Amino acid sequence: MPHEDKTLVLYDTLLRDGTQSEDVNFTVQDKVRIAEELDDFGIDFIEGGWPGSNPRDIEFFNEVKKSKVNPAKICAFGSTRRAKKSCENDESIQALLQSGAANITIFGKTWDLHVTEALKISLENNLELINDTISYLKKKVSNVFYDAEHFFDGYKANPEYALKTLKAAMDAKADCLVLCDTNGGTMPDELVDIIKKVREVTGEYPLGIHCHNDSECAVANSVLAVRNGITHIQGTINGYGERCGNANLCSVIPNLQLKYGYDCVEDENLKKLWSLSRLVNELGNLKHNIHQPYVGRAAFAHKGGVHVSAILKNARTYEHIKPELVGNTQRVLVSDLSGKSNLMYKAKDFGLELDSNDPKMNSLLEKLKELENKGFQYEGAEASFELLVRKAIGNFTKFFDLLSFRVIDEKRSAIEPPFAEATVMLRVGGDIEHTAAIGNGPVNALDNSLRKALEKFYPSLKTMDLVDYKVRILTGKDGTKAITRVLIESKDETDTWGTVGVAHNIIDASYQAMVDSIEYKLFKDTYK
Ligand SMILES: CC(=O)SCCNC(=O)CCNC(=O)[C@H](O)C(C)(C)COP(=O)(O)OP(=O)(O)OC[C@H]1O[C@@H](n2cnc3c(N)ncnc32)[C@H](O)[C@@H]1OP(=O)(O)O
Ligand SMILES: CC(=O)C(=O)O
Repeated sequence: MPHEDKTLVLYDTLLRDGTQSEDVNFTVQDKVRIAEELDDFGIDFIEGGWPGSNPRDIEFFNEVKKSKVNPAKICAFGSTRRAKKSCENDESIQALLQSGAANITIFGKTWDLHVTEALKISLENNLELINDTISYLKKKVSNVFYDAEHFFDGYKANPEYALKTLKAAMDAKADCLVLCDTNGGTMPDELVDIIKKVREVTGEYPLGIHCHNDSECAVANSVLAVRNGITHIQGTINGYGERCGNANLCSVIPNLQLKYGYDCVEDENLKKLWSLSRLVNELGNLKHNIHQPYVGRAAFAHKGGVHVSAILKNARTYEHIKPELVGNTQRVLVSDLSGKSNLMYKAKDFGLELDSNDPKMNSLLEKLKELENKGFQYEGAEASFELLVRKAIGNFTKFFDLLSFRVIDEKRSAIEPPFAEATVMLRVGGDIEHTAAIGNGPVNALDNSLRKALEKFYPSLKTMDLVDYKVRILTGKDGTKAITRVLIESKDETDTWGTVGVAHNIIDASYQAMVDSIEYKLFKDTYK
């Protein structure tokens, strides 16, 4: 350590190993779109699937040829030939060639246990499978990478045999020997020791790394492998992969580039990491992990008052990198752990300069902590927070006053769906408005009724939609008497904003969030 060649080959296996994750599934169109984005980001090799496995993977290789992917190279994945077949009559090997991919990755067995127990063949026979398969494919395509499955476990069990399997691949002129921590159980110090032993045998031969995350060491192991001279790194965006996943390239890449100065991707491209991570989740219909290092929504979010006070003076005090380098942004949260610094930071975001000595600040902070204690949470409901601040400092003029509402939810017979109707009475200036509306449920009826009452005074409300509605039970042990928090996301042609309501009664909690949403819309249309 350290190795000084700082040019690396990035190999993403999201479209193959990533789809072996329990919850990950992509359509062919998704896969092509992701391949284009990986290419645009600067990934060198994109493993698209196992053509011998299923029609979707075959279709991907056909479709990707028509896509914009360039200069990244598409790679097809498969195993060494079956023991009882030759490469010419092994369907899986032929499917690799029929995919038209100019690059092929072949995995083969390293661990004697797998050879004798899983393949049920002799150790010698396995060496022939490796050598034959790679030699055969080398004559047909540009690159053949060799994934030495279970390399580290195999080495620990029988180092001499594990090295013989690599030798078989070297003799066949594989373009890179990729050491795989397939079961993900290798500890960082073991990994380094084994790589050093391998180097004694392989000399300058190109080596790669493919780590799984079963001991939460995949990122550390991949980075250490590079620090020990490995130049080809396999992993996946967001770390998706079989079982606990693969090395997460969203961490491996910035670690290597920003901490150690390796050339992974252009600096401008690194700023696309955040959106690439999101796109993969969006297409896979996967939940964003807010705590994901570098690209998570919380990765640069500051909650503790002490932290916020310090980052306002110098962001480095609590940030290991500038969030913009990976396309993320600094955020400040407000909660019962806040001090005045949190409030001032947030207020500044809304164009409000607060004075920390203003007596209203103390009462605002107290009010905020009291509301948080009741179950209000402003993370995701920043419009409600802005209204709270503006109201507390006297920077808000009311647009309407609610006088009353009533909601009826009636099921007239067992076979009919329930019928929901809401009436609201409110005052706008000197006018009293009393309106009724129906909806597909009580919350929808109330929403319709509120808007119907207000639209005649404020026509811009017609451009606003409720796009998300989430209910959270805060005191689960109280059953149906529990406190309910409702989060609403609304949008119009230009903005999206979140609001919150908390009450024992779900309709009241929804009502509070809806009113905040409408007030915020009216406020921003009038003053922003
Ligand atoms: C470490 C990894 O992640 S490797 C990638 C794992 N990914 C996948 O398995 C997903 C795609 N796989 C598939 O679609 C299927 O398993 C297929 C099409 C490849 C094979 O399907 P089947 O022929 O029905 O076999 P099945 O899945 O039951 O078992 C795997 C077979 O591959 C053989 N095999 C496994 N690894 C190797 C290898 N490196 N070289 C040669 N044969 C191998 C096994 O011995 C077994 O053969 P057997 O049926 O004669 O016992
Ligand atoms: C090749 C592969 O996916 C592994 O060994 O984990």
